[in-house]
Amino acid sequence: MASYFPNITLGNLPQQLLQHIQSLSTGDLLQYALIAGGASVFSCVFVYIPVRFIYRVYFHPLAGIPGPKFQLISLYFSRVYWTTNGNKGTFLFRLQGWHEKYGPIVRTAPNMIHFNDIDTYNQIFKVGTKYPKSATLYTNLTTQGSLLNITDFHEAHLRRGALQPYFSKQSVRRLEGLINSKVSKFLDRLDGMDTINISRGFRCLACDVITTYSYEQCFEALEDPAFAPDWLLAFESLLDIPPFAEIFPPLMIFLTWFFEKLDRATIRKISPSVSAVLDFTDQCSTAVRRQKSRWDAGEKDMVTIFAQLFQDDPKKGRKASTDSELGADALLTVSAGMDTLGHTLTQATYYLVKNPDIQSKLLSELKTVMKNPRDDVSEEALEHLPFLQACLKESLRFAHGAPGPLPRDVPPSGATIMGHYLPPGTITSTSQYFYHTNPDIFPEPLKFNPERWLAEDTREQEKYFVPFSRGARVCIGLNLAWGELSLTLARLVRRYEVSFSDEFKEENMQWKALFVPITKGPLLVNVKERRE
Ligand code: HEM
Repeated sequence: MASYFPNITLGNLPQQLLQHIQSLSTGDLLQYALIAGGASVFSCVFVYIPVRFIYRVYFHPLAGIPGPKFQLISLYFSRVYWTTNGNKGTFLFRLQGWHEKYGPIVRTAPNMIHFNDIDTYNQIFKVGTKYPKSATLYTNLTTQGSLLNITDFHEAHLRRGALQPYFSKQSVRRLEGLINSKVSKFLDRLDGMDTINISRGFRCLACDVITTYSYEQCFEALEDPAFAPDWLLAFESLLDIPPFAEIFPPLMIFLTWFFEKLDRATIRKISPSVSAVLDFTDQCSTAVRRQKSRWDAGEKDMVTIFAQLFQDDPKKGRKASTDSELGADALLTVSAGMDTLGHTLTQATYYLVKNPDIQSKLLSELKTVMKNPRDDVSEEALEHLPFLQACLKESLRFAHGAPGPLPRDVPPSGATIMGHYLPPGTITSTSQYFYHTNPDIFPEPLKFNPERWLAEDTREQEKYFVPFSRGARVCIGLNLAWGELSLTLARLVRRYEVSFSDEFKEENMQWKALFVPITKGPLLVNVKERRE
Protein backbone atom coordinates (compact mmCIF):
# COMPACT_ATOMS: atom_id res chain seq x y z
CA MET A 1 0.00 0.00 0.00
CA ALA A 2 1.25 3.51 -0.77
CA SER A 3 2.24 5.82 2.05
CA TYR A 4 -0.31 8.49 3.02
CA PHE A 5 2.55 10.95 3.28
CA PRO A 6 4.57 10.39 0.11
CA ASN A 7 8.13 11.65 -0.03
CA ILE A 8 7.51 14.78 -2.07
CA THR A 9 9.50 17.99 -2.38
CA LEU A 10 8.03 21.47 -2.64
CA GLY A 11 9.82 22.25 -5.94
CA ASN A 12 7.38 20.52 -8.25
CA LEU A 13 4.48 19.82 -5.95
CA PRO A 14 1.50 19.60 -8.35
CA GLN A 15 3.20 17.20 -10.73
CA GLN A 16 4.51 14.99 -7.95
CA LEU A 17 1.07 14.85 -6.37
CA LEU A 18 -0.48 13.91 -9.69
CA GLN A 19 2.07 11.13 -10.18
CA HIS A 20 1.45 9.90 -6.69
CA ILE A 21 -2.33 9.81 -7.22
CA GLN A 22 -1.88 7.97 -10.50
CA SER A 23 0.20 5.34 -8.70
CA LEU A 24 -2.56 4.60 -6.19
CA SER A 25 -4.81 1.54 -6.39
CA THR A 26 -8.62 1.78 -6.07
CA GLY A 27 -8.40 0.54 -2.50
CA ASP A 28 -5.88 3.30 -1.65
CA LEU A 29 -8.11 5.92 -3.24
CA LEU A 30 -11.09 4.69 -1.22
CA GLN A 31 -9.08 4.94 1.99
CA TYR A 32 -7.96 8.46 1.11
CA ALA A 33 -11.57 9.39 0.38
CA LEU A 34 -12.72 7.97 3.72
CA ILE A 35 -10.01 9.81 5.62
CA ALA A 36 -10.72 13.06 3.76
CA GLY A 37 -14.46 12.66 4.34
CA GLY A 38 -13.97 11.87 8.03
CA ALA A 39 -11.63 14.84 8.45
CA SER A 40 -14.16 17.14 6.74
CA VAL A 41 -17.04 15.96 8.94
CA PHE A 42 -14.83 16.23 12.04
CA SER A 43 -13.67 19.75 11.23
CA CYS A 44 -17.20 20.78 10.25
CA VAL A 45 -18.73 19.51 13.51
CA PHE A 46 -15.91 20.41 15.90
CA VAL A 47 -14.38 23.47 14.25
CA TYR A 48 -16.52 25.16 11.58
CA ILE A 49 -19.93 24.98 13.29
CA PRO A 50 -18.64 26.04 16.75
CA VAL A 51 -16.52 28.88 15.32
CA ARG A 52 -19.46 30.04 13.18
CA PHE A 53 -21.76 29.82 16.20
CA ILE A 54 -19.38 31.96 18.28
CA TYR A 55 -19.22 34.49 15.43
CA ARG A 56 -23.01 34.58 15.16
CA VAL A 57 -23.51 35.02 18.90
CA TYR A 58 -20.79 37.61 19.63
CA PHE A 59 -19.57 39.27 16.44
CA HIS A 60 -22.43 39.19 13.89
CA PRO A 61 -24.03 42.61 13.14
CA LEU A 62 -27.25 41.29 14.76
CA ALA A 63 -25.42 40.11 17.90
CA GLY A 64 -27.00 42.90 19.98
CA ILE A 65 -30.54 41.62 19.39
CA PRO A 66 -31.68 39.15 22.06
CA GLY A 67 -33.08 35.74 21.21
CA PRO A 68 -32.72 32.00 21.78
CA LYS A 69 -29.14 30.98 21.05
CA PHE A 70 -30.03 27.49 19.77
CA GLN A 71 -31.70 29.13 16.77
CA LEU A 72 -28.25 30.34 15.71
CA ILE A 73 -26.54 26.96 15.51
CA SER A 74 -27.65 25.94 12.02
CA LEU A 75 -30.53 26.70 9.68
CA TYR A 76 -30.84 23.01 8.82
CA PHE A 77 -30.94 22.10 12.49
CA SER A 78 -33.75 24.65 12.98
CA ARG A 79 -35.68 23.39 9.97
CA VAL A 80 -35.48 19.81 11.22
CA TYR A 81 -36.54 20.89 14.71
CA TRP A 82 -39.51 22.98 13.52
CA THR A 83 -40.84 20.48 11.01
CA THR A 84 -40.63 17.23 12.96
CA ASN A 85 -41.65 15.73 16.28
CA GLY A 86 -45.02 17.51 16.43
CA ASN A 87 -43.41 20.95 16.24
CA LYS A 88 -44.72 21.76 12.77
CA GLY A 89 -46.97 24.82 12.81
CA THR A 90 -46.10 25.68 16.42
CA PHE A 91 -43.27 28.17 15.75
CA LEU A 92 -45.71 31.05 16.18
CA PHE A 93 -46.59 29.98 19.71
CA ARG A 94 -42.94 29.54 20.65
CA LEU A 95 -42.31 33.03 19.30
CA GLN A 96 -44.86 34.29 21.79
CA GLY A 97 -42.77 32.88 24.65
CA TRP A 98 -39.61 34.43 23.20
CA HIS A 99 -41.24 37.85 22.98
CA GLU A 100 -42.32 37.54 26.62
CA LYS A 101 -38.76 36.64 27.57
CA TYR A 102 -36.69 38.88 25.29
CA GLY A 103 -38.95 41.84 24.48
CA PRO A 104 -40.56 43.23 21.32
CA ILE A 105 -37.66 42.42 19.00
CA VAL A 106 -36.16 38.93 18.89
CA ARG A 107 -33.44 37.40 16.74
CA THR A 108 -34.98 34.16 15.48
CA ALA A 109 -32.26 32.98 13.07
CA PRO A 110 -28.71 34.10 12.24
CA ASN A 111 -29.99 36.62 9.71
CA MET A 112 -33.58 37.09 10.79
CA ILE A 113 -35.47 39.07 13.39
CA HIS A 114 -39.12 39.05 14.48
CA PHE A 115 -40.77 42.14 15.92
CA ASN A 116 -44.00 42.78 17.76
CA ASP A 117 -44.51 46.52 17.47
CA ILE A 118 -47.35 48.10 15.53
CA ASP A 119 -45.48 51.31 14.66
CA THR A 120 -42.65 49.30 13.11
CA TYR A 121 -45.30 47.21 11.35
CA ASN A 122 -46.78 50.35 9.83
CA GLN A 123 -43.34 51.53 8.76
CA ILE A 124 -42.59 48.27 6.92
CA PHE A 125 -46.07 47.36 5.67
CA LYS A 126 -46.98 50.63 4.00
CA VAL A 127 -47.58 51.88 0.48
CA GLY A 128 -44.19 52.97 -0.85
CA THR A 129 -42.28 50.71 1.54
CA LYS A 130 -38.63 49.98 0.83
CA TYR A 131 -38.87 46.50 2.36
CA PRO A 132 -39.68 43.93 -0.35
CA LYS A 133 -41.15 40.49 0.26
CA SER A 134 -38.27 38.23 1.21
CA ALA A 135 -36.84 36.57 -1.91
CA THR A 136 -35.45 33.66 0.11
CA LEU A 137 -38.77 32.83 1.76
CA TYR A 138 -41.48 33.52 -0.87
CA THR A 139 -40.43 30.45 -2.82
CA ASN A 140 -43.43 28.14 -2.48
CA LEU A 141 -43.52 26.09 -5.67
CA THR A 142 -47.31 25.97 -5.90
CA THR A 143 -47.43 29.76 -6.21
CA GLN A 144 -44.35 30.13 -8.41
CA GLY A 145 -44.90 32.72 -11.16
CA SER A 146 -47.93 34.19 -9.39
CA LEU A 147 -48.37 37.64 -7.89
CA LEU A 148 -47.88 36.25 -4.36
CA ASN A 149 -44.24 35.31 -5.02
CA ILE A 150 -43.18 38.49 -6.84
CA THR A 151 -40.64 40.33 -4.73
CA ASP A 152 -39.67 43.14 -7.12
CA PHE A 153 -41.69 46.28 -6.25
CA HIS A 154 -42.18 47.50 -9.80
CA GLU A 155 -43.21 44.13 -11.18
CA ALA A 156 -45.64 43.54 -8.29
CA HIS A 157 -47.07 47.03 -8.74
CA LEU A 158 -47.73 46.39 -12.46
CA ARG A 159 -49.30 42.96 -11.85
CA ARG A 160 -51.47 44.25 -9.02
CA GLY A 161 -52.44 47.28 -11.12
CA ALA A 162 -53.80 44.95 -13.81
CA LEU A 163 -55.85 42.86 -11.35
CA GLN A 164 -56.95 45.48 -8.85
CA PRO A 165 -59.81 47.11 -10.82
CA TYR A 166 -61.67 43.80 -10.66
CA PHE A 167 -61.46 43.76 -6.87
CA SER A 168 -62.44 47.36 -6.14
CA LYS A 169 -65.46 48.02 -3.97
CA GLN A 170 -67.58 49.03 -6.99
CA SER A 171 -66.63 45.88 -8.91
CA VAL A 172 -67.48 43.71 -5.93
CA ARG A 173 -70.83 45.49 -5.57
CA ARG A 174 -71.59 44.52 -9.16
CA LEU A 175 -70.87 40.93 -8.13
CA GLU A 176 -73.46 40.92 -5.39
CA GLY A 177 -75.99 38.98 -7.50
CA LEU A 178 -73.39 36.28 -8.15
CA ILE A 179 -72.38 36.01 -4.50
CA ASN A 180 -76.00 35.92 -3.35
CA SER A 181 -76.89 33.19 -5.86
CA LYS A 182 -74.01 31.00 -4.62
CA VAL A 183 -74.94 31.69 -0.98
CA SER A 184 -78.54 30.64 -1.79
CA LYS A 185 -77.27 27.43 -3.31
CA PHE A 186 -75.05 26.79 -0.29
CA LEU A 187 -77.94 27.38 2.13
CA ASP A 188 -80.31 25.21 0.10
CA ARG A 189 -77.74 22.42 0.18
CA LEU A 190 -77.63 22.53 4.00
CA ASP A 191 -81.35 21.86 4.13
CA GLY A 192 -81.85 18.17 4.88
CA MET A 193 -78.15 17.38 5.34
CA ASP A 194 -77.36 15.31 8.38
CA THR A 195 -74.01 16.07 9.97
CA ILE A 196 -72.51 18.95 8.01
CA ASN A 197 -68.79 19.53 7.59
CA ILE A 198 -69.38 23.24 7.34
CA SER A 199 -65.64 24.06 7.23
CA ARG A 200 -65.52 22.37 3.82
CA GLY A 201 -68.88 23.80 2.80
CA PHE A 202 -67.57 27.35 3.24
CA ARG A 203 -64.51 26.57 1.16
CA CYS A 204 -66.66 25.09 -1.63
CA LEU A 205 -68.75 28.26 -1.56
CA ALA A 206 -65.65 30.48 -1.84
CA CYS A 207 -64.36 28.34 -4.70
CA ASP A 208 -67.59 28.58 -6.69
CA VAL A 209 -67.75 32.37 -6.29
CA ILE A 210 -64.19 33.05 -7.38
CA THR A 211 -64.09 30.55 -10.26
CA THR A 212 -67.34 31.92 -11.70
CA TYR A 213 -66.02 35.46 -11.39
CA SER A 214 -62.49 34.75 -12.59
CA TYR A 215 -63.09 32.40 -15.49
CA GLU A 216 -66.88 32.52 -16.12
CA GLN A 217 -66.77 28.82 -15.34
CA CYS A 218 -68.10 27.64 -12.00
CA PHE A 219 -66.17 24.64 -10.67
CA GLU A 220 -69.41 23.45 -9.01
CA ALA A 221 -67.78 22.47 -5.73
CA LEU A 222 -71.13 23.04 -4.00
CA GLU A 223 -72.60 20.21 -6.09
CA ASP A 224 -70.49 17.64 -4.25
CA PRO A 225 -72.87 15.67 -1.96
CA ALA A 226 -70.59 16.02 1.11
CA PHE A 227 -68.77 19.24 0.15
CA ALA A 228 -65.74 17.03 -0.42
CA PRO A 229 -64.55 17.14 -4.03
CA ASP A 230 -61.34 15.15 -4.60
CA TRP A 231 -59.18 18.20 -5.14
CA LEU A 232 -60.32 19.77 -1.85
CA LEU A 233 -59.37 16.63 0.08
CA ALA A 234 -56.06 16.53 -1.81
CA PHE A 235 -55.31 20.17 -0.95
CA GLU A 236 -56.06 19.39 2.68
CA SER A 237 -53.61 16.51 2.72
CA LEU A 238 -50.90 18.39 0.84
CA LEU A 239 -51.15 21.66 2.77
CA ASP A 240 -49.28 19.92 5.49
CA ILE A 241 -46.31 19.23 3.19
CA PRO A 242 -43.99 16.50 4.45
CA PRO A 243 -41.08 17.67 6.62
CA PHE A 244 -38.42 16.41 4.22
CA ALA A 245 -39.61 18.89 1.60
CA GLU A 246 -39.11 21.78 4.00
CA ILE A 247 -35.83 20.50 5.33
CA PHE A 248 -34.35 19.96 1.85
CA PRO A 249 -36.07 22.38 -0.55
CA PRO A 250 -33.98 21.08 -3.52
CA LEU A 251 -35.61 17.70 -2.99
CA MET A 252 -39.01 19.32 -3.51
CA ILE A 253 -37.75 20.92 -6.71
CA PHE A 254 -36.47 17.53 -7.86
CA LEU A 255 -39.81 15.85 -7.03
CA THR A 256 -41.74 18.54 -8.91
CA TRP A 257 -39.46 18.07 -11.92
CA PHE A 258 -39.85 14.30 -11.61
CA PHE A 259 -43.66 14.46 -11.47
CA GLU A 260 -43.72 16.82 -14.45
CA LYS A 261 -42.01 14.12 -16.54
CA LEU A 262 -44.65 11.48 -15.72
CA ASP A 263 -48.04 11.04 -17.34
CA ARG A 264 -51.08 11.62 -15.14
CA ALA A 265 -52.10 7.94 -14.97
CA THR A 266 -48.71 7.01 -13.47
CA ILE A 267 -48.87 9.92 -11.00
CA ARG A 268 -52.34 8.79 -9.96
CA LYS A 269 -50.91 5.38 -9.09
CA ILE A 270 -48.00 6.85 -7.11
CA SER A 271 -49.97 9.57 -5.31
CA PRO A 272 -53.69 10.16 -5.85
CA SER A 273 -53.43 13.44 -3.85
CA VAL A 274 -50.69 14.91 -6.04
CA SER A 275 -52.65 13.82 -9.09
CA ALA A 276 -55.88 15.48 -7.83
CA VAL A 277 -54.04 18.74 -7.10
CA LEU A 278 -52.42 18.66 -10.54
CA ASP A 279 -55.83 18.03 -12.14
CA PHE A 280 -57.19 21.05 -10.30
CA THR A 281 -54.20 23.18 -11.31
CA ASP A 282 -54.74 22.11 -14.94
CA GLN A 283 -58.42 22.97 -14.68
CA CYS A 284 -57.50 26.53 -13.61
CA SER A 285 -54.87 26.95 -16.35
CA THR A 286 -57.14 25.50 -19.02
CA ALA A 287 -59.98 27.82 -18.00
CA VAL A 288 -57.79 30.90 -18.22
CA ARG A 289 -56.13 29.79 -21.49
CA ARG A 290 -59.57 29.27 -23.02
CA GLN A 291 -60.46 32.82 -22.06
CA LYS A 292 -57.23 34.11 -23.57
CA SER A 293 -57.98 32.40 -26.90
CA ARG A 294 -61.40 34.03 -26.98
CA TRP A 295 -59.80 37.35 -26.13
CA ASP A 296 -57.19 36.95 -28.86
CA ALA A 297 -60.01 36.10 -31.28
CA GLY A 298 -61.51 39.54 -30.64
CA GLU A 299 -64.07 38.84 -27.88
CA LYS A 300 -63.10 41.92 -25.88
CA ASP A 301 -66.35 42.36 -23.93
CA MET A 302 -65.98 39.16 -21.92
CA VAL A 303 -65.82 39.40 -18.13
CA THR A 304 -62.54 38.10 -16.79
CA ILE A 305 -60.27 39.41 -14.09
CA PHE A 306 -57.29 38.51 -16.28
CA ALA A 307 -58.22 40.72 -19.27
CA GLN A 308 -55.43 43.22 -18.68
CA LEU A 309 -52.87 40.48 -18.18
CA PHE A 310 -53.65 39.05 -21.64
CA GLN A 311 -52.04 42.05 -23.33
CA ASP A 312 -48.96 44.30 -23.14
CA ASP A 313 -49.42 47.69 -21.57
CA PRO A 314 -46.79 49.79 -23.38
CA LYS A 315 -47.69 52.94 -21.43
CA LYS A 316 -46.85 51.30 -18.13
CA GLY A 317 -44.14 49.09 -19.58
CA ARG A 318 -45.92 45.87 -18.62
CA LYS A 319 -45.58 42.76 -20.80
CA ALA A 320 -48.53 40.39 -21.24
CA SER A 321 -48.35 37.50 -18.75
CA THR A 322 -46.95 34.23 -20.07
CA ASP A 323 -49.19 31.15 -20.07
CA SER A 324 -47.46 29.79 -16.98
CA GLU A 325 -47.85 33.11 -15.11
CA LEU A 326 -51.53 33.19 -16.05
CA GLY A 327 -51.96 29.63 -14.80
CA ALA A 328 -50.18 30.50 -11.54
CA ASP A 329 -52.36 33.57 -10.93
CA ALA A 330 -55.46 31.57 -11.85
CA LEU A 331 -54.59 29.05 -9.15
CA LEU A 332 -53.60 31.77 -6.67
CA THR A 333 -56.89 33.66 -6.88
CA VAL A 334 -58.80 30.48 -6.04
CA SER A 335 -56.48 29.20 -3.34
CA ALA A 336 -55.82 32.59 -1.68
CA GLY A 337 -59.49 33.12 -0.95
CA MET A 338 -60.62 29.61 -0.22
CA ASP A 339 -58.85 28.71 3.03
CA THR A 340 -58.81 32.23 4.46
CA LEU A 341 -62.53 32.76 3.87
CA GLY A 342 -63.42 29.24 4.89
CA HIS A 343 -61.46 29.54 8.12
CA THR A 344 -62.95 32.95 9.00
CA LEU A 345 -66.53 31.76 8.43
CA THR A 346 -65.76 28.62 10.42
CA GLN A 347 -64.52 30.73 13.36
CA ALA A 348 -67.58 32.99 13.11
CA THR A 349 -70.01 30.06 13.15
CA TYR A 350 -68.17 28.26 15.94
CA TYR A 351 -68.23 31.27 18.27
CA LEU A 352 -71.86 32.13 17.49
CA VAL A 353 -72.98 28.59 18.28
CA LYS A 354 -70.87 28.62 21.43
CA ASN A 355 -72.37 31.95 22.55
CA PRO A 356 -76.17 31.77 22.08
CA ASP A 357 -76.66 35.24 23.61
CA ILE A 358 -74.40 36.79 20.97
CA GLN A 359 -76.16 34.82 18.25
CA SER A 360 -79.60 35.92 19.35
CA LYS A 361 -78.51 39.58 19.51
CA LEU A 362 -77.21 39.24 15.97
CA LEU A 363 -80.42 37.56 14.84
CA SER A 364 -82.55 40.42 16.21
CA GLU A 365 -80.46 42.90 14.29
CA LEU A 366 -80.64 40.85 11.08
CA LYS A 367 -84.42 40.72 11.32
CA THR A 368 -84.52 44.49 10.79
CA VAL A 369 -83.31 44.02 7.20
CA MET A 370 -84.51 40.47 6.47
CA LYS A 371 -88.11 40.03 7.51
CA ASN A 372 -88.25 36.36 6.52
CA PRO A 373 -85.65 33.66 7.14
CA ARG A 374 -85.12 33.04 3.42
CA ASP A 375 -84.86 36.70 2.40
CA ASP A 376 -82.05 37.96 0.21
CA VAL A 377 -80.21 41.05 1.37
CA SER A 378 -77.79 43.59 -0.08
CA GLU A 379 -74.28 44.16 1.22
CA GLU A 380 -75.07 47.83 1.57
CA ALA A 381 -77.94 47.07 3.97
CA LEU A 382 -75.60 44.84 5.99
CA GLU A 383 -72.95 47.54 6.16
CA HIS A 384 -75.32 49.54 8.36
CA LEU A 385 -75.72 46.78 10.94
CA PRO A 386 -73.14 47.58 13.63
CA PHE A 387 -73.45 44.32 15.54
CA LEU A 388 -72.98 42.20 12.42
CA GLN A 389 -69.93 44.25 11.46
CA ALA A 390 -68.60 43.81 15.00
CA CYS A 391 -69.13 40.03 14.79
CA LEU A 392 -67.26 39.93 11.47
CA LYS A 393 -64.34 41.90 12.84
CA GLU A 394 -64.17 39.71 15.89
CA SER A 395 -64.20 36.61 13.65
CA LEU A 396 -61.39 38.02 11.51
CA ARG A 397 -59.48 38.82 14.70
CA PHE A 398 -59.79 35.18 15.71
CA ALA A 399 -59.10 33.79 12.22
CA HIS A 400 -55.83 35.72 11.75
CA GLY A 401 -55.73 35.43 7.91
CA ALA A 402 -52.09 34.53 7.39
CA PRO A 403 -51.09 34.35 11.06
CA GLY A 404 -47.44 33.37 10.91
CA PRO A 405 -44.41 35.52 10.32
CA LEU A 406 -44.61 37.50 7.06
CA PRO A 407 -41.01 38.07 5.97
CA ARG A 408 -39.68 41.28 4.41
CA ASP A 409 -36.05 42.04 3.45
CA VAL A 410 -34.11 45.05 4.74
CA PRO A 411 -33.32 47.30 1.73
CA PRO A 412 -29.78 47.79 0.32
CA SER A 413 -29.37 50.99 2.36
CA GLY A 414 -29.76 49.03 5.64
CA ALA A 415 -32.23 50.17 8.28
CA THR A 416 -32.58 50.99 11.94
CA ILE A 417 -35.66 49.60 13.61
CA MET A 418 -36.53 49.75 17.28
CA GLY A 419 -33.07 51.15 17.99
CA HIS A 420 -31.19 48.31 16.25
CA TYR A 421 -29.23 48.67 13.05
CA LEU A 422 -30.06 45.90 10.55
CA PRO A 423 -27.62 45.44 7.64
CA PRO A 424 -28.94 45.04 4.06
CA GLY A 425 -30.45 41.63 3.41
CA THR A 426 -31.49 40.99 7.02
CA ILE A 427 -34.92 39.37 7.04
CA THR A 428 -37.49 41.10 9.23
CA SER A 429 -40.72 39.36 10.09
CA THR A 430 -43.84 39.97 12.10
CA SER A 431 -47.09 38.10 12.80
CA GLN A 432 -50.60 39.48 12.83
CA TYR A 433 -51.43 36.96 15.56
CA PHE A 434 -49.55 39.12 18.10
CA TYR A 435 -51.42 42.30 17.22
CA HIS A 436 -54.79 40.55 17.35
CA THR A 437 -54.13 39.03 20.76
CA ASN A 438 -52.44 42.00 22.44
CA PRO A 439 -54.16 42.15 25.88
CA ASP A 440 -53.57 45.91 26.25
CA ILE A 441 -55.62 46.54 23.13
CA PHE A 442 -58.03 43.60 23.27
CA PRO A 443 -58.59 42.81 26.99
CA GLU A 444 -59.27 39.08 27.49
CA PRO A 445 -58.05 38.51 23.95
CA LEU A 446 -59.20 34.90 23.78
CA LYS A 447 -62.80 35.84 24.56
CA PHE A 448 -65.08 36.27 21.52
CA ASN A 449 -66.54 39.63 22.34
CA PRO A 450 -68.01 41.65 19.45
CA GLU A 451 -68.96 44.42 21.90
CA ARG A 452 -65.32 45.53 22.00
CA TRP A 453 -65.82 46.88 18.47
CA LEU A 454 -68.80 48.98 19.56
CA ALA A 455 -66.94 51.14 22.09
CA GLU A 456 -67.11 54.89 21.54
CA ASP A 457 -63.54 55.14 20.37
CA THR A 458 -62.11 52.10 18.54
CA ARG A 459 -59.12 53.79 16.91
CA GLU A 460 -56.59 51.75 18.90
CA GLN A 461 -58.34 48.44 18.01
CA GLU A 462 -58.43 49.45 14.34
CA LYS A 463 -54.74 50.32 14.44
CA TYR A 464 -53.94 46.79 15.64
CA PHE A 465 -56.40 45.06 13.28
CA VAL A 466 -54.45 43.66 10.31
CA PRO A 467 -56.16 40.46 9.05
CA PHE A 468 -55.57 41.44 5.41
CA SER A 469 -52.07 42.83 6.05
CA ARG A 470 -51.40 46.43 4.98
CA GLY A 471 -49.65 48.61 2.46
CA ALA A 472 -48.24 47.79 -0.95
CA ARG A 473 -48.97 44.06 -0.61
CA VAL A 474 -52.29 44.22 1.23
CA CYS A 475 -54.72 41.40 0.30
CA ILE A 476 -56.04 42.16 -3.16
CA GLY A 477 -59.30 40.29 -2.46
CA LEU A 478 -60.30 42.12 0.71
CA ASN A 479 -63.45 43.79 -0.69
CA LEU A 480 -64.57 40.49 -2.15
CA ALA A 481 -63.84 38.84 1.19
CA TRP A 482 -65.97 41.38 3.12
CA GLY A 483 -68.81 40.89 0.63
CA GLU A 484 -68.72 37.12 0.93
CA LEU A 485 -68.27 37.13 4.70
CA SER A 486 -71.15 39.47 5.44
CA LEU A 487 -73.67 37.98 2.98
CA THR A 488 -72.88 34.40 4.01
CA LEU A 489 -72.89 34.91 7.77
CA ALA A 490 -75.98 37.13 7.78
CA ARG A 491 -78.05 34.80 5.63
CA LEU A 492 -76.86 31.65 7.42
CA VAL A 493 -77.80 32.99 10.85
CA ARG A 494 -81.10 34.45 9.61
CA ARG A 495 -82.19 31.21 7.97
CA TYR A 496 -80.90 28.48 10.28
CA GLU A 497 -80.51 27.63 13.91
CA VAL A 498 -77.06 26.07 13.90
CA SER A 499 -75.90 23.64 16.60
CA PHE A 500 -72.82 21.49 17.12
CA SER A 501 -73.19 17.95 15.84
CA ASP A 502 -72.72 15.15 18.39
CA GLU A 503 -69.66 14.07 16.42
CA PHE A 504 -67.98 17.45 16.84
CA LYS A 505 -65.10 17.65 19.33
CA GLU A 506 -63.94 20.96 20.82
CA GLU A 507 -60.33 19.98 20.17
CA ASN A 508 -61.06 20.12 16.42
CA MET A 509 -60.80 23.89 16.67
CA GLN A 510 -57.19 23.84 17.91
CA TRP A 511 -55.08 25.21 15.11
CA LYS A 512 -51.56 25.39 13.93
CA ALA A 513 -50.00 28.05 11.78
CA LEU A 514 -48.83 26.89 8.42
CA PHE A 515 -49.02 29.78 5.93
CA VAL A 516 -52.74 29.84 6.80
CA PRO A 517 -54.25 28.54 10.06
CA ILE A 518 -55.16 24.86 9.87
CA THR A 519 -57.55 23.45 12.46
CA LYS A 520 -57.05 20.00 13.93
CA GLY A 521 -60.42 18.92 12.57
CA PRO A 522 -63.53 20.33 10.92
CA LEU A 523 -66.48 22.16 12.43
CA LEU A 524 -69.38 19.69 12.29
CA VAL A 525 -72.87 21.11 12.72
CA ASN A 526 -76.58 20.39 12.34
CA VAL A 527 -79.02 23.01 11.10
CA LYS A 528 -82.73 23.58 11.65
CA GLU A 529 -84.69 26.01 9.51
CA ARG A 530 -86.15 28.94 11.46
CA ARG A 531 -89.91 29.42 11.29
CA GLU A 532 -89.82 33.20 11.62
C1 HEM B 1 -61.02 36.34 4.99
C2 HEM B 1 -60.47 36.33 3.81
C3 HEM B 1 -59.04 36.72 3.49
C4 HEM B 1 -58.01 37.02 4.32
C5 HEM B 1 -58.01 37.06 5.84
C6 HEM B 1 -56.85 37.30 3.48
C7 HEM B 1 -55.60 37.66 3.96
C8 HEM B 1 -54.50 37.95 3.15
C9 HEM B 1 -53.20 38.35 3.65
C10 HEM B 1 -52.82 38.49 5.11
C11 HEM B 1 -52.39 38.54 2.57
C12 HEM B 1 -50.92 38.98 2.58
C13 HEM B 1 -50.02 37.77 2.46
C14 HEM B 1 -48.55 38.12 2.31
O1 HEM B 1 -48.12 39.23 2.61
O2 HEM B 1 -47.82 37.22 1.91
C15 HEM B 1 -53.17 38.26 1.38
C16 HEM B 1 -52.70 38.33 0.08
C17 HEM B 1 -53.46 38.04 -1.03
N1 HEM B 1 -54.80 37.71 -1.05
FE1 HEM B 1 -56.04 37.54 0.53
N2 HEM B 1 -57.21 37.15 2.18
C18 HEM B 1 -58.55 36.81 2.12
C19 HEM B 1 -59.31 36.60 1.00
C20 HEM B 1 -58.87 36.71 -0.29
C21 HEM B 1 -59.70 36.51 -1.46
C22 HEM B 1 -61.21 36.21 -1.47
C23 HEM B 1 -58.89 36.63 -2.53
C24 HEM B 1 -59.38 36.47 -3.95
C25 HEM B 1 -58.87 36.92 -4.99
C26 HEM B 1 -57.54 36.93 -2.05
C27 HEM B 1 -56.42 37.14 -2.84
C28 HEM B 1 -55.16 37.49 -2.37
C29 HEM B 1 -54.00 37.67 -3.22
C30 HEM B 1 -53.96 37.52 -4.75
C31 HEM B 1 -52.93 38.02 -2.39
C32 HEM B 1 -51.48 38.32 -2.79
C33 HEM B 1 -51.29 39.83 -2.93
C34 HEM B 1 -49.85 40.22 -3.21
O3 HEM B 1 -48.93 39.41 -2.99
O4 HEM B 1 -49.61 41.35 -3.64
N3 HEM B 1 -57.58 36.97 -0.68
N4 HEM B 1 -54.46 37.91 1.77
